[in-house]
Amino acid sequence: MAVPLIAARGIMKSYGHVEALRGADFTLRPGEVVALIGDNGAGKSTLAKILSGVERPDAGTVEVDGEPVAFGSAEEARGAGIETVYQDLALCADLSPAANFFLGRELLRPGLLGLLGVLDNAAMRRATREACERLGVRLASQTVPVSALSGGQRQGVAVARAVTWARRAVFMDEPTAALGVVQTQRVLDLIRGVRDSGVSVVLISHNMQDVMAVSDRVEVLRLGRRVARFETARVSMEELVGAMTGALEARDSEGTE
Ligand SMILES: Nc1ncnc2c1ncn2[C@@H]1O[C@H](COP(=O)(O)OP(=O)(O)OP(=O)(O)O)[C@@H](O)[C@H]1O
Repeated sequence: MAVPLIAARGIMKSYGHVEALRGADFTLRPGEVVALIGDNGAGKSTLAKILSGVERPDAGTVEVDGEPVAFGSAEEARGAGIETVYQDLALCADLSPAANFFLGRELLRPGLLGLLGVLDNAAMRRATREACERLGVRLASQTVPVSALSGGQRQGVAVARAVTWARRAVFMDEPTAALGVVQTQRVLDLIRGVRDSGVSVVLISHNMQDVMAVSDRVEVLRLGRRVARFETARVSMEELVGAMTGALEARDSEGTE
């Protein structure tokens, strides 16, 4: 079998007395959409944060392309081509959509005397507008701060930013939570498009319809551990819910690793 893009084993993470992850495993292969599901508090966001460099595990190993990694920051994970859309979006409220989109990657154009160093605001605004419009998100003004946008527009900016920059994998934590029906469909189409371009997607979602519609595989977390893995084409929504709640015996479509 091909070397996984990301393989996490035995991940532990506590916050004070709360054991968020208690030996969690996770696998992501090149070019697939994996839904990471589980009840509230199962540890999904914590695992995504660890795999995208935002948090550090207390114990366990993470490999990318079969090589051990220990991301010290989200920037390091981005350097490895891994982007994230966080549940709390992590946009800078005071900055414009374009400034958020290009944060840390600003486009420059030649300034006076041909020196490089002037922000190319027009190009950044154009690129941001185009990326958002591909998602069906229209921004009336490119100069207002992100705090003035609607929840759906903010989500659109965050999703567009992540998929634009991701080279290997993109983690999406509830990317459709603030979206209406039409925008949700566009995000699901976008996820398929990202996968078809060869970039893997991890979709964290409580919406089982979205999970069934767009994922290739499902990994289920419960109480900080992976308790089941399924191929989406071979599982029912009832089985997924059973695995999340513990009503169903632990099941692993791939056996133990
Ligand atoms: N920064 C933190 N400080 C303290 N406890 C935390 C922190 N982050 C997460 N936790 C706790 O860790 C556990 C797992 O949380 P996590 O957000 O990873 O779960 P989740 O599966 O993403 O849940 P949800 O579906 O509700 O978003 C929860 O009990 C949560 O309260």
